[in-house]
This record gives sequence, structure tokens and C-alpha cells, in this order.
Amino acid sequence: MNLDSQIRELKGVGEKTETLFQNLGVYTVRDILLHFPREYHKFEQPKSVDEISEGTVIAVLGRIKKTPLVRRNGRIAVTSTQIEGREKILSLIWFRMPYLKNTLKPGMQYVFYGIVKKRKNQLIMEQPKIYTITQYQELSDSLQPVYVLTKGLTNNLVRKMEKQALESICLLDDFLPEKLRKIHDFCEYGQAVRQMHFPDSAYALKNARNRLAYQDFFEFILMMQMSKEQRVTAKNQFTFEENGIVEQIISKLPYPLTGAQKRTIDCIHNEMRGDYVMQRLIQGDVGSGKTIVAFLAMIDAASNGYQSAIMAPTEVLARQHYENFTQMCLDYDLDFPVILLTGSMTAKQKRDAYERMLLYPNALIVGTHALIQERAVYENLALVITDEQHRFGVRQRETLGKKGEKPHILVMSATPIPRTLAIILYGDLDISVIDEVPAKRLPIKNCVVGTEFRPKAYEFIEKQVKDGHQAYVICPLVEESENTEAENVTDYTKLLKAELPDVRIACLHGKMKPAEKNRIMEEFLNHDTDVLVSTTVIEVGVNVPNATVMLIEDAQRFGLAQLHQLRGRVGRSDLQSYCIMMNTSESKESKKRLDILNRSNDGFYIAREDLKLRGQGDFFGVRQSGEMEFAVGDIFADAGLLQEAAEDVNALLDKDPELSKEEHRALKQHMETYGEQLFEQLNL
Ligand SMILES: Nc1ncnc2c1ncn2[C@@H]1O[C@H](COP(=O)(O)OP(=O)(O)OP(=O)(O)O)[C@@H](O)[C@H]1O
Repeated sequence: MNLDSQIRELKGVGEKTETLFQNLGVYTVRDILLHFPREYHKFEQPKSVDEISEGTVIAVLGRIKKTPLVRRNGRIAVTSTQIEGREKILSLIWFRMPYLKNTLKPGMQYVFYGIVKKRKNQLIMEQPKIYTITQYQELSDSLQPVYVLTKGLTNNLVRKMEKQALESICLLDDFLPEKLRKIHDFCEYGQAVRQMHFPDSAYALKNARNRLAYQDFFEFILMMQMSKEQRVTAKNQFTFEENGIVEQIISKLPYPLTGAQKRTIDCIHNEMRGDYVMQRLIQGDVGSGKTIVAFLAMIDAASNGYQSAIMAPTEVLARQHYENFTQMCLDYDLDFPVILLTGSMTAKQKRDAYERMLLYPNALIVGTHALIQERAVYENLALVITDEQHRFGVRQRETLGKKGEKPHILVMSATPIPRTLAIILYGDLDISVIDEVPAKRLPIKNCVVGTEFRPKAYEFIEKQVKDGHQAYVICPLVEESENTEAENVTDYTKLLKAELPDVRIACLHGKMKPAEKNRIMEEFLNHDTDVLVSTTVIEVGVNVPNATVMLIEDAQRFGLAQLHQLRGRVGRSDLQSYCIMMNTSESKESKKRLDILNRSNDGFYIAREDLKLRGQGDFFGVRQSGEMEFAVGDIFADAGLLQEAAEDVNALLDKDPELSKEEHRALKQHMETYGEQLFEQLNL
């Protein structure tokens, strides 16, 4: 067996398990070794029932008094029992595990591990893990890895396979130059991978994690620098004239542009007329008005007889841009074709789009990944824009660029990365920051509340709807319980409809067909519905300025960056907007985190404070940034390592630009073999 062997070769992996692993993107032995735990559970001394409180993840010791009860809820078996303290009672519930009735013995003590919740004034634990006292003692004080799973795959099975893979593979070549490894006091590669899966101690794990995070950045920056060396700055071969069309549109817009928007538009205007092609990143917080900047750049191209294309990360967003651009062309008497191309269109619609793309050399083309498919052929493409950059791979951006003859490139991002980091990460792009919000915008009013506030929140939503506004309700995340995400949103919608019978409520989730999602979004945009109950699918880019309230259920379970993106869906007009964050946990940590959002609407501030808090806290926790995802490295939390990696790469390339020295042989080989793959996988 070697690193490239299929996981099927591991003992215990049959066809079914193989498919499950493949669902997680794990195909080879290398993949499984690099499938690192999402977090680590620390097994501390178990608490008594009286010591537990809502919202905490805890191990609790208790004696089962009666044989557990099994009842049916539809097709699902629900097994339940209770453990009691002097003052408190904890109900334990398991789904689809009826056999527990025979394994949990009345009179015996067990340790139950899970999150404590409150439902109908009762403390409950759903799907807790079960240990006998002896089993638990063996684990206590160790760090237990928790993997990302998929339905049907257990944590235990993943652990077993990791163990087997580690035992079967004798060597993971260390390609990091030894000198660098020693300077940073990092362990070897193989050792680091082993420690991630089976940590000997918190210290060893930290060292392993740091090494792998550093390595993530090191490889990425090296790859970027090396391909930059090959990419000569391209000459601008397009002719853009001063035709005044963009200025005319600006004078007709229903709002004055902000200073930052004007600066960015001027900069783009000049660069498209410069000697070299533009390669620019526009960074602007949620709702700062990046879309109009993109539109005006596309109009500049169209009015000079060139095509332009904008690639959005989701169907919903692509459609939104399409509708918006079509409307603006109508409003401002612009006779330029706007063409939509997305994956969910019918074959005929796509064919039409392809034809029109060839027919109109001055079209504005809007789409999703479909824009970079082979069949999409352009005519006269002078400008490509990728919206919400972190959702695309670097290579995808480049593929779109290659559809034309060295076109101008704009990349738009709402990720609040400090400038120094942005320079490292987007080394090949110049950066513009839209750091101003439109003048008449009122800051969003925030509040963090407990569940007892829910009826009031509903009342508030009803009142806003009566005043002609709209609202979003973000549904709780789903755990390993009986529901799927879709069922969960649907159930919540039913409940809300019962509470607010006069309000037109719609429901949206990721499992819907694109056509259905589009219809629901369109109805909400046209104000045919008042409230949209949704999962986080509406997180990026959605723009319904009339929406003034966002209620986020289980807010403490989202990362701060994600909450900020979600909240950015309101406060997009002159109307006063509100964000109600429902905190269903009693933990102080959650409160502290949500308070950061409560205090500020500024993405940069939130990212900074989030970092401070995480710095003090537990580094074994869930990653919060959720964006720019490297395998291990986190650009915010590991900013120091990122900086060091950048310096090391520069020093190394200064001395050995071709990596031809003996000490860099392994590194060179590694980059040649995996560099491309790495670039494609990175969600940057
Ligand atoms: N200068 C301005 N004054 C007033 N409103 C503006 C201005 N610029 C843009 N807008 C409006 O603000 C809203 C948000 O703009 P836009 O959709 O471009 O945000 P964005 O930067 O793309 O944000 P996100 O990253 O959240 O998608 C839109 O309804 C847009 O018409």
C-alpha cells in the first residue's frame, strides 16, 4: 500500500464505506491521512446532574433507574430515559438506536457526553455518547479527535481507518527544508500528521498543528510566487476611449456614490486605459456597494465594444445580478445585451446563451461556474470579474481569464482581511478598499436575547411587515438528531405560520432544486412574500433592500464572520434595520462572542475582536473564520505563521529561485507533483 492507494485497500472498507468517504472528498490513503479532525474533545472529570447547565458540552455521571423507553415517531425509533440529581433531572434521548433498551442496564452508572439543551423547561441531551465508568476512565484527560462525518460514517470508524493508514504507511516525506523546520522548532511531517490524529499531549498537538498551518501557507505562497515569476505582466491590448457614458449613468443614479466607490471606479477607469492589464481586488464590507462598481466597469467595456463577464458563486446571486443589470440597462437607456449563463438552465436556454455570446461582442455576461465550462466561448472578452472571490479557486479565476486574450481582471471580496495579509494572500493583485458606507445608511440596531424573547421577536417581525417591510429568519443548525436540515426549516416555517397567520411566509433551503430556489428568492424580492425562513444559503450577496429584520436562531452556534455576513442581508437601504440574535446557550463564552457583534457592524473590527477572543480561548475549538480555508491554517488565528511563511518563501526564492539546490530537492519535487492540485483544492 502507498499514499496513492485507493482507500478500498484498507481493511474494513467495502464499497459502501468507500462511497461514504468519497462523499467527504476522501479517495486515497493520502486523503484519509490529511482528513484532520475538526476539533478535539477533552475528557474531563464527569459532573453530577446538579452541576449541569443549559448550553454546555459536558460529561455527566448518572445512574439509570428504569429500562429505557422506545417509542416511534413516524419511521424513527426514539429511545429515552432519565438520570436524576438532587435538584435537577436530565432527559436523555437517542434517535434510531432502539437497541439501547437492552444495552443500558437499570441500576448501572454511565457517563453521558453531549450538549445540554432546554426544551419545554426540561434539561435534555440528544444523542449523547455513552461510556461505562471504566471506558471513561481510560479516556479521561486525553484529547479525543472529532472528525467531519457524513451520515452512515461514525467517528470510531474514521479513527480506526486513520490508525490503519498510519500503520501501513512507513513514511511521509518531509519536503520542508530541514533548516526551516529547525528554526521554527517544528516536528517532522509524518510525526505532525500522526499527532493530529492521535495526540500524545496538548503540547505535541499544538506543535503539529502549527507546523501544518505554516506548511499550508508556505506551499501556497511558494506556488503563487513561482507562477507569478512565469506570468509576465501583460500589455493592455484593448482600446478604451473617453466616451462619458459611465459619468452619465453616475449622474442618473438614485444615490450619490460614496467617496470610496468613486475612487475605485476612477482607478478601474484609468487602469483599463493603462499600458498593462488591470489585476485588481476590490475589498468592501457587506453592503458597501461593490455591485455598482462592477456594473459600471462592465458598461465601460460594453460602450467600447467589448464583452465582459461576471462570475458569481451561486445561482441565486448570478440571477440577482442578471435582473439588476438588465433593469439598470433599461433604466438608463443602455442598448447592451445582458446574457445569463448558469448550470441549472435547460439545454436549449444554454444553447441560446452560447449563441448570443458569439453574436454580441459587447455583451454583459453574468453567470456561475457555467461561465468557465468548455462550451462557453466568448467574443472580444476584455474584462472578467469574480464576485465573492473566496468561493472560487485561484485556478477558476484564471480559467475565466483565459477565455479572453489577457483580459482585465477584477476580483470582489467581502472578507475583512487586514491589508498586510491581503498583500500576502493576493500577491498577484492590486488592492482597492471600499471603506465607506453610503451616507444615508442607518447603523443596524442589534440585540442578543434569550429564547423567552421569541414571542416578542415574532411580534416585532409582524409589526415591521405591517409597516410594509420584510424579514429573514435564519433557522438553527441541525445536529445529529432526527431531522435533516430541510425538515428542520420546513417544521420551523410551519410553526411560524401558526404564530403569524396574517404574514406571508416562505421557506428556503439548500436541498431545493435551483429553479425552486430562484422562484422563492424572486417572490421575496418582488415582495410577494414577507418573511423568508432560511438556512444559511442566503449568506452571501443576497440583496433585498426592503428587508429590515433578521432573526437568527441559535446565533451562538455560528462563527462571527458568518453571522456578520448573514446580518449584512439587512441594513441595505435608508430604512432602519434590526438584527435579533437568539442565544440559546447559557455559556459566558457565547455571550462574549455575540456581544462583539452587538457592539459593532464593522467587519474589520469584528474579525479583530474575534481573533483576540479566540487567542485567549481554547485553540482546540471549531474554526470560526469559515473563509479562505486551508487544510489546517487559519489566516486570522495564524496570522503570525502566515507572515513568517511569507518571509521564509521570499528569502528562499531570493537565494534559490529555481529550487535547484540539493537541500530543496524534495520541496521542488513536492511542488511539481502537488502544487497544481493544491491550488485547485484551495478554497481561496
Ligand atoms: N452610494 C450608495 N448609496 C446608497 N445606496 C447604495 C450605494 N451604493 C450601493 N447602494 C445600494 O446598496 C445596496 C447594497 O449594495 P451591493 O449589493 O452592491 O453590496 P455589496 O458590496 O455587493 O455587499 P455584499 O458583499 O453584502 O453583497 C444595494 O441595494 C445598492 O443599490
